[in-house]
Amino acid sequence: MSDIYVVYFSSTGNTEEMAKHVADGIERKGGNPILTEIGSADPDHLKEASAFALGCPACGAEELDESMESLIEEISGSLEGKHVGLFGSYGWGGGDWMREWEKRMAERGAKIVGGEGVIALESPDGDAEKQLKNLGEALAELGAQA
Ligand SMILES: Cc1cc2nc3c(=O)[nH]c(=O)nc-3n(C[C@H](O)[C@H](O)[C@H](O)COP(=O)(O)O)c2cc1C
Repeated sequence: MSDIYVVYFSSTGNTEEMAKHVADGIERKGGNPILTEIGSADPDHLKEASAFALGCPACGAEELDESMESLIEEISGSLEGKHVGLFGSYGWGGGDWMREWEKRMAERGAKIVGGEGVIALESPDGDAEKQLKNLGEALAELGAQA
């Protein structure tokens, strides 16, 4: 059973809820989700993994939280060829922070699972929940192939 890390930052719980749906999807395909709040994440685990997910809401002005920025900086040299799922909640923008995040990860060689990050307006609705579970399933399958 492959361990799949789901590392997230969430200040009011919406992205955390999203992370739990990703974890459900991983379990559905027989993977072992390791749901980790970013403060407890070990970058070395991500450097060694072939597939993992990162979650962060839109913060600042269409920005990632500093904690996610630091984590990305730490692992940026090891993203080539990795399957990375991205997700996060937002409040009023059109998802610009996610489009920028996808671009930056792809520039470092990461393959964005599903082609783009999953976003949810505040708390994830049924549609977002489905997309997040699908993301988890895809990660479990990709992680098992490694
Ligand atoms: C300080 C701050 C800055 C924010 N900046 C943005 C933003 O630039 N664009 C946006 O769409 N939402 C923004 N939001 C809204 C959050 O992304 C939204 O409430 C989200 O659901 C929070 O997710 P969380 O519960 O996982 O922390 C901001 C919220 C706060 C508190």
